[in-house]
Amino acid sequence: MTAAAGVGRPAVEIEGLAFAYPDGRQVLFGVDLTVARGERIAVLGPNGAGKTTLMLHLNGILAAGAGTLRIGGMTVAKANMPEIRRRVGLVFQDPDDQLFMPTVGQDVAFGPANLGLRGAELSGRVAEALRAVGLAEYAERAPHHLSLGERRRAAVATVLAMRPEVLVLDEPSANLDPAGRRELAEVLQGLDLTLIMVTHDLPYALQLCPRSVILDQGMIVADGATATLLSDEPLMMSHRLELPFGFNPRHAIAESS
Ligand SMILES: Nc1ncnc2c1ncn2[C@@H]1O[C@H](COP(=O)(O)OP(=O)(O)OP(=O)(O)O)[C@@H](O)[C@H]1O
Repeated sequence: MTAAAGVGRPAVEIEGLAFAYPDGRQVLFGVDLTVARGERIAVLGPNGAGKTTLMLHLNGILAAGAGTLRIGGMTVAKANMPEIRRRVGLVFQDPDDQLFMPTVGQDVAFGPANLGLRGAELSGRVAEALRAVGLAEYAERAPHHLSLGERRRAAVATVLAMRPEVLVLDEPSANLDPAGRRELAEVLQGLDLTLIMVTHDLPYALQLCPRSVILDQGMIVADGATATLLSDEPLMMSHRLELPFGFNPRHAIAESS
């Protein structure tokens, strides 16, 4: 399928995805999930549910044992991998997995330079991505001199520089202090793309994602409005999901609107 033929298709279509690791451990058992363009969705679930494993399929780092994945109508398959990797930007929990050059600017330039961009086009791409994450002045800084919050935003910039259609974040708020958490939320809220976020931070899911799914034991067991899912105590308890003490999702929604 050509890129043009994918116009109007959902951002992500997953059908019957099953996967076992090489040691034989079956982790995903027939996952179906459709994400519309521009949608923001949180993937919730207990430790070991298969959330990261599912995310790693979206840009072909892991290959499905059974089932299909399509990004903007394009099948995630070896033949399409360069375009799939451009369309789907993955931000790992540990920013140091994505920052390995002497300066932040070189890290952000790495992906687009691999696409063949040079000169003003490349520096424009880097400046645009750094601006989007609030790090416009950081191009010459060494990544290891940045705070965790700044490094995580720099990691987001390395992905945004590829102008992806789908941004996938694994535990974006993990270990951030309240200010870093808020600054990252502001960045993510300002982005005009499809966003899929794996998180144990339920208030963050509520703040950023109108829709959530719960993945447990390799299956999607609930799919709906984040506020509705988080307010369903029996559902939450049965999947080891706990809200912070005193946090009321209905009140949080009312206060933010
Ligand atoms: N490379 C691997 N080889 C074998 N098993 C693996 C591998 N990576 C993960 N697993 C197993 O797959 C299962 C799902 O792991 P995964 O990291 O996808 O879960 P998760 O929902 O993201 O968990 P968490 O919330 O703890 O990050 C776990 O039981 C894990 O031990």
